[in-house]
Amino acid sequence: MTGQAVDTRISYLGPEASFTHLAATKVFPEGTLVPFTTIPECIEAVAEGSVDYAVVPLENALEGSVPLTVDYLFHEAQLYVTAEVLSSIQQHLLVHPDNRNAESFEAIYSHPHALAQCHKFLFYTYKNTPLEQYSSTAAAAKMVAELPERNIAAIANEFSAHKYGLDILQRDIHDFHFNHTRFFVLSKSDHKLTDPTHDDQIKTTLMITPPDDDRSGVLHQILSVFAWRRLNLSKIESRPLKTGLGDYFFIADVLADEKDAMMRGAFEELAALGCTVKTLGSYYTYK
Ligand SMILES: O=C(O)C(=O)C[C@]1(C(=O)O)C=C[C@@H](O)C=C1
Repeated sequence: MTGQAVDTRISYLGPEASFTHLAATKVFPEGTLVPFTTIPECIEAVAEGSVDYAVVPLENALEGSVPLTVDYLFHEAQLYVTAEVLSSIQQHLLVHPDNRNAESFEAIYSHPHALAQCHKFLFYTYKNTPLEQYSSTAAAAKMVAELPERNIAAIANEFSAHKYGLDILQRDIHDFHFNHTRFFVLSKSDHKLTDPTHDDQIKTTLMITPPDDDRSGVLHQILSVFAWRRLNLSKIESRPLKTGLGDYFFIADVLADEKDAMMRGAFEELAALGCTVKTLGSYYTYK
C-alpha cells in the first residue's frame, strides 16, 4: 500500500516546516496534512478517525527516545506503525531580520529535544540566555517571526527560516554531526506502507511487559527468546510501567516480519514466560 492518495488525511506535529512535517511529506507527498500542536493530539486524531495516519517523532540519535510518543503508544493508544521515516536533522539559530545584529537575546525558544541537541553550542555561546521550551521547532520559529519587537531567537531548520521569513544567524549548531530522528507513521489498521524508495529491511516493534513475579533473570530469558532464533534486535529500551518504582516494560525493535515462523515462535515463548506483548506491527523505513 502506498501513501500517495490525495484524499488521505495525515496529522503531524506542526506547524508547517517542522521536522515532523518534512518527514510526513516524504511518505505522503500528495495527502492532506493536518498540523496539531502536541503529539497526543496527533495520535488521538488517528485513533478517533478524523485522519487516516499520524506522523510523530519517536527517537533522536543524540537525545534518545521521545518519551511522550513511546508512553502514549503503550498506555493510551491501540495503533500500528505502518512505516518509519529516518531524517537527517540540521539545527540552526534563527532570528527576525530586525534583530539580526543583536549580540544577546532575551531568550532562545525551541522544542526540548532540539534545545538538548544543541546543548554545547548554547552552553558555550549563550550561557546566560534563558532557554524556553516550545511545542516544536517550527512553532518556535513562527512565534519569533510574529514578535519582532521581542529580541528572541529560535532553534529550527532552514525550511522554517524560509517559511516564516527569519534570518539564519548560525548554521548547524547541533552538537554532533550525525543527527538523525526516527518518526513513526501510525494507523488504526495493521498494514505496511510501501514505496519504491523504502529500505528492504523490515522491522517489528514490540512492547514487552515482563511477568510481575520479580523473578531473577527475566530480561535474560526475554533476550534468549530472540537470540537462539537469530532474530536480530536493533533496539531495546526500558520505560517505566508507572505502577511502581522498578516496574518496567521493554520496547524492542526486531529485524523481522511478525508473520515469520520464527517470530510466531517467539511470541509463543514470550507468552509461556508470562510476558504480555503488545505489537505495533511490522513496517519498512523511508529515508
Ligand atoms: O518536528 C519538530 O520540528 C519538532 O520540534 C519535534 C522534534 C522531536 O521531537 O524530536 C523532531 C525532530 C528533531 O529531533 C527535534 C524535535
